[in-house]
Amino acid sequence: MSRSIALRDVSKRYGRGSLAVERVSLTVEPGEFLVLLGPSGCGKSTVLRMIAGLEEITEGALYLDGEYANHVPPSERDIAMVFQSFALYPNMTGRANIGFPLKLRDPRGDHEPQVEATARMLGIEDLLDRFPGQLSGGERQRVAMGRAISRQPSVFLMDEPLSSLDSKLRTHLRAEIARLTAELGVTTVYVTHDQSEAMSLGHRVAVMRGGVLQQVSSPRDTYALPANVFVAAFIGTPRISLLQAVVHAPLGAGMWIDLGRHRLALPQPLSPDHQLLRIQQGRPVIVGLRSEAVRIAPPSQARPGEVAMTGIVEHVEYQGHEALVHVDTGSRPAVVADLESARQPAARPGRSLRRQQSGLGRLKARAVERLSGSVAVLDAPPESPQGPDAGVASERLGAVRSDLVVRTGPHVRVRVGAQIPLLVDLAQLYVFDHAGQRVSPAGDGLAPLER
Ligand SMILES: Nc1ncnc2c1ncn2[C@@H]1O[C@H](COP(=O)(O)OP(=O)(O)OP(=O)(O)O)[C@@H](O)[C@H]1O
Repeated sequence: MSRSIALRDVSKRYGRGSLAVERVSLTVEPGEFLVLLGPSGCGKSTVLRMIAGLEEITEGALYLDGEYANHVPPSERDIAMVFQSFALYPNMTGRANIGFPLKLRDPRGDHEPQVEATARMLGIEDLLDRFPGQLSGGERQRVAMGRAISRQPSVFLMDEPLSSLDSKLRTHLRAEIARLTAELGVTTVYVTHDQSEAMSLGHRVAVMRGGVLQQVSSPRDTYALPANVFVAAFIGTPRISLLQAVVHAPLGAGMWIDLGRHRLALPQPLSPDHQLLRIQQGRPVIVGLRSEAVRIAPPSQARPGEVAMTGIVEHVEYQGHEALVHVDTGSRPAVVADLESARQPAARPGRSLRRQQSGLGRLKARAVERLSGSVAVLDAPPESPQGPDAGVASERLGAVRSDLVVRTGPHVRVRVGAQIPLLVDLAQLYVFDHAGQRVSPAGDGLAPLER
């Protein structure tokens, strides 16, 4: 049996601190695999712990199978949790560890068949008589999973269960988790800060930032139709290039997007998505270009809908099957707060960026944050920063000068420092308003995908 989980305007405040989770509303259908994704500190684990009953809900309501459950004790929720640290009893064999929850429930029963069946499902029959100290990390995590599923809970909550494993094992166990949960049909909520894990596992992905839910959608829609710049930048490798721009749409003179050094003239007649940009006329916007939206080719090879620009090659990343060319097109990158903490788990969200900004920049950021509600878009630090924050900012600028990443085949040869011709596919252009919300594409153009 699997069950539905519903959160209605759920908030959590620890002590007198600020809200760790703010008015989250979310429904997980029976048998669904939902991934909570976001940078470190965004409140994912807190949401999970509130569902488990390990953390009190400050405001709002939790429903399990439609029943109000805020005050149901954890032991009566029929929920199993798997954590990042494999909490196995060190003095018990794998067999005893897996059988432990069964024994708790029914001390006199014969649980051997259930333990064996669980072990078979996980392919760990040969590990049953070993102690945790005699197991590798991946094997320990499998046994921990066995312990969670042996008593056949109706809900699985997994908190970064694979994050301490090496990447090969992670990919392998990821596939096993997908197979296992599908087989068991158990409602699963899975927490991770790894977007590729989220995209490959989830039926739906719920992206969080600073305690606030940003978007809940299928992995495909999360990538193709991000609700705002934060989601756009958090999902996808390499990260989407975000550039500050201005839309120009003078009467009777077409429409173009001014990127500073380059102009992207939008093809006439305007597509329905590009028509949406008219309202942004004269306003600062953010243009998003994923690495597959741009190719290295001269203007003479432009296909309909492609416009030419140029850039200086800053850096080339060879990945074996492809290469990522980092280019400086002379545009101004837009910086999105809170993203970096995904890569520096110890940092408080947004802190590193805020530290990089001084005086006017900080005031501007705050103003934008107020305007934007949940999404703040900040200017990149100035070219020659002054004052106490200068070191941090210039270090960062030194590290990343490119404003665009282009995906190419592995055999394309480009020289660092060379100027290269680029073609931008305007059908793959994202435009976000000054507050970071997506304006174009509108979002109803995705062809259905058979699953
Ligand atoms: N017991 C606690 N007391 C006070 N503050 C807490 C407590 N637990 C979490 N927090 C704070 O609540 C916020 C959300 O934390 P939470 O652990 O839910 O985030 P997370 O997204 O799961 O992060 P991570 O991926 O690093 O585990 C953070 O700012 C954190 O410092």
